[in-house]
Amino acid sequence: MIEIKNLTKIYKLNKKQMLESKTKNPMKTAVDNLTLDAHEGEIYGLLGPNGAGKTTTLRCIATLIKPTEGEIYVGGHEVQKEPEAVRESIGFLTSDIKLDEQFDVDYMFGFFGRLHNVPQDVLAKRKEELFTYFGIKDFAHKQIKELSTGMKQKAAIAVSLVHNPDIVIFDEPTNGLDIITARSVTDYLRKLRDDGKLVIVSTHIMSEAEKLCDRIGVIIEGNKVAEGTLAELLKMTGTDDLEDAFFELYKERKGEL
Ligand SMILES: Nc1ncnc2c1ncn2[C@@H]1O[C@H](COP(=O)(O)OP(=O)(O)OP(=O)(O)O)[C@@H](O)[C@H]1O
Repeated sequence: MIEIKNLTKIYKLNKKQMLESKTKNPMKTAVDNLTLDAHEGEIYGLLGPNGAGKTTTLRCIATLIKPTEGEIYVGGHEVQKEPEAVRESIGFLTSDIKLDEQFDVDYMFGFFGRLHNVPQDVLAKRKEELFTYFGIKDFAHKQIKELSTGMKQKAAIAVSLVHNPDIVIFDEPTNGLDIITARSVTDYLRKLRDDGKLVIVSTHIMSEAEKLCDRIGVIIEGNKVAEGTLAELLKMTGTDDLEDAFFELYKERKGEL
């Protein structure tokens, strides 16, 4: 359902970025020849430390930025050749989605529904389902700016999934959320998986990857250094939990910590 073939993304740094990164090289390779497949009915996790290239990979899949090299197929559509078809089949979520502060959730949901050409009767059903699941009805008519972080995140999820996409891409799904909101989000991702959708998430939180993901790709410095189910990763590293497995892979790649 998602097929990434030899994805490389190189950013050209401006002077300020070069100064900040303490480098004289203006070319920054964020993703380096990455290949992976993810399928319907699974939650695939990109696990890696800060700066590993997770967000860059997800943004390339979502057609938000262009790969430097390589090909990405989403439901058979190549991201650079058929970006509209790709955008129609995905919902892209991050923890910092900004909905327009002056509108209310109800209006935003309808607005994005119309943008995706969702018929009125289908839209009404989607609204009922998503607003009920995330407890949005209580604050559906409040302006976004009046909402708490958790409420905003729930609203953003509902709005981003208005068109019932087959593929849900979520960058750091529980970032900034309290434990209760985080659980309702991860439970919803499991439900989507159980409904046969592909969910692809990025995280640096070991426990989240361990509990949530059916398969995990470990990304370090833009490279996929290992991939498998939790059991497979533990077996290949001879460890008992994902944190230890991650450090084994990290040491293998970078030498001692
Ligand atoms: N727009 C950009 N311009 C220049 N460099 C960038 C840009 N976006 C990301 N980078 C760099 O590319 C590398 C990978 O960043 P990316 O955000 O993809 O990593 P990540 O694994 O998602 O990290 P995090 O968990 O911190 O979000 C980092 O070194 C980052 O500084």
